[in-house]
This record gives sequence, C-alpha cells and structure tokens, in this order.
Amino acid sequence: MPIRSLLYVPASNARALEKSRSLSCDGVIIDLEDAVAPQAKAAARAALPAALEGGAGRNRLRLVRINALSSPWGQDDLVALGGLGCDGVAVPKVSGPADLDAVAARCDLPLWAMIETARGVLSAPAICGHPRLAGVIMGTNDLARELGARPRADRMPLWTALQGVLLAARAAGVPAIDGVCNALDEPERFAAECVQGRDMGFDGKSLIHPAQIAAANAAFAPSADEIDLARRRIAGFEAAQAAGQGVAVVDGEIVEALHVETARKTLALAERIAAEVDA
Ligand SMILES: CC(C)(COP(=O)(O)OP(=O)(O)OC[C@H]1O[C@@H](n2cnc3c(N)ncnc32)[C@H](O)[C@@H]1OP(=O)(O)O)[C@@H](O)C(=O)NCCC(=O)NCCSC(=O)C[C@H](O)C(=O)O
Ligand SMILES: [Mg+2]
Repeated sequence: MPIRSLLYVPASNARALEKSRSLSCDGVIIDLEDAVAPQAKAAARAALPAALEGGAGRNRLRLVRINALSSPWGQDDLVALGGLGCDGVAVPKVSGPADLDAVAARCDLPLWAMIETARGVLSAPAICGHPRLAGVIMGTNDLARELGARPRADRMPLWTALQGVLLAARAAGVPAIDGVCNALDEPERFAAECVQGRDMGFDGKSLIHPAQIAAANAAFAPSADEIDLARRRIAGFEAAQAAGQGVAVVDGEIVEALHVETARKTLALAERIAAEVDA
C-alpha cells in the first residue's frame, strides 16, 4: 500500500473529518492528541465511531492517534478503539519498546510509533524491532522543541535524527513517514521538504492541511523520468545478461543486479499507485 501522504485530522473537527473522506491522501491520522484541546478530548473520542464508519473511502490507511497512556486520557482512548474499524493506532512520544508493550497489552491493532523525543530517536532500533510495530512516524515538532533546535527551511538540526530513525526502520523492514511541515503558506518550502524526505528514503510525509496532499503524492511517487529509466535499466541489464555479461551501461552509468532490484521496486510502486490509488 503506498503511504505517500498521511493527513492529521483532529477528531474534534467534524467538518475536517467529513472532508477527509473525499481527499486523495493515502491515509489519515485521526488525532485525539495534540490537535485536540483538553476540554474537547471526551467529545473527540466519542466522534470516532461515526468518523470510522462506512469504510475507508479514498483513504487507504486509517490510523487513530491516542494520547499517551500516562496522560489522563490515554487509557480511555484505547478502550474507545475496541471494535472500531481502523487500521492501526499511532502511539505518541514512544521513547522505547516498553511504551509499545503497554499499548500492545491492551489493544490488538497494528502499532505505529511516533518518534518525537531524544530518547525515542536513540532507542529507534529497539522500537523498530518491536514485534507489533507496523511503521514509524517522525514527530518533528516535538523533537525540535526537545532539542532546542531553531526552525530552518533545510531542517539541518533534524538530519541526524531523521536519518537515524530511517536506518532503524529499514533495518527492521517497516515503513517510515516523515514529519509535518508547519509552513502552510509556503508551498515551495513544503515541496522542497517533501523532496528532501524522499531523497533520504522516507516512504511518505505526514501532513496538517489538505493543500499539502498533491505535492506529497507527487514527491513520493516515482516520476515519469524515474519510471522510464527503471524500464531502460531493466531492459539494458537483461540484454547484457543475454550477451553473457554481468553488468550493463545505461545513460553512461553502470547497471548491476542491485540497480535492477531498485528499478523493479520503482516500477512496482508506480503500478500499485496506478492500480490502488489513482484508479
Ligand atoms: C491548521 C488548521 C487549523 C487550519 O484549518 P482551517 O482554518 O479550517 O483551514 P482552511 O480554511 O484552509 O481549510 C480548508 C478546508 O480544508 C478543511 N481542512 C483543513 N484542515 C484539514 C485537515 N487537517 N483534515 C481535513 N480537512 C481539513 C477545512 O475543513 C476546510 O474545508 P471546507 O469547509 O470544505 O472548505 C487545520 O488544517 C488543522 O487543524 N490541521 C491539523 C493540525 C493538527 O492535526 N496538528 C497536530 C498534528 S501535527 C504534529 O504535531 C505532529 C507531531 O506530533 C509532531 O510533534 O511533529
Ligand atoms: Mg508531537
């Protein structure tokens, strides 16, 4: 399943919940945590059944972000998830596998760990190796706050953390979703951040507004040029093999079996997007 775009939708916002059904994001994170004020927590939780009824619509992945179990609301959030048709629970501020154990003991849903603390980043290999983990989502707002980092368009203060978590996710074979971009009125900055996340290797980006969906979907999908190159690399390598050679040269660059594996993954992702999302 492609997860190019994962949109936070506050569970306290009925209009946004309704609108999210028709949006072209690959998934939603229905939020009970930071997007919901303390006085609205109970009403937001009560809105979950209606928000999740009627199937996924265009959103292929539907996660619910609970409050931390140590907060006054987390336990009730988990109880409310029982029997609801969501695809997983996003666990905030995971600092180590014990935080996931605590949720796993009370809930059968796949777990998505939000990594947004310094301890979480340093424990990423253990978190990503948790047997119930389905994926990780970067929480770059909380992480920047804890680090004392200044906001920068190039996100330099966060590179080590982003790449460290990505390494851990890849070693464990789970998807990794980049953090949000708060700059709602700077589409060029947002597009550049998407490209940066894709260049690092992230599978997709978490979003805060519908206006961010199209750019994320474009950045995390193979481009026409990438698809064309992948096809030509596969064809070139197969021709080289037929001629008894182990490597090919395409566009002046060497192509070995490992490059063909990447090319096949590129084509497979493009086909899944065409078949499952854009169909
Ligand atoms: C930021 C917002 C409060 C802006 O909302 P609004 O003023 O309604 O924006 P617009 O008028 O431009 O909205 C246009 C239409 O789009 C709908 N809309 C807006 N946002 C969403 C959304 N998130 N999901 C679905 N639909 C949305 C509006 O209803 C309008 O619809 P229509 O009536 O048909 O015109 C708002 O965007 C918002 O609340 N965003 C989410 C904020 C959030 O979730 N924050 C917490 C997560 S981010 C985070 O902290 C990650 C991590 O934990 C970390 O630490 O980094
Ligand atoms: Mg956060």
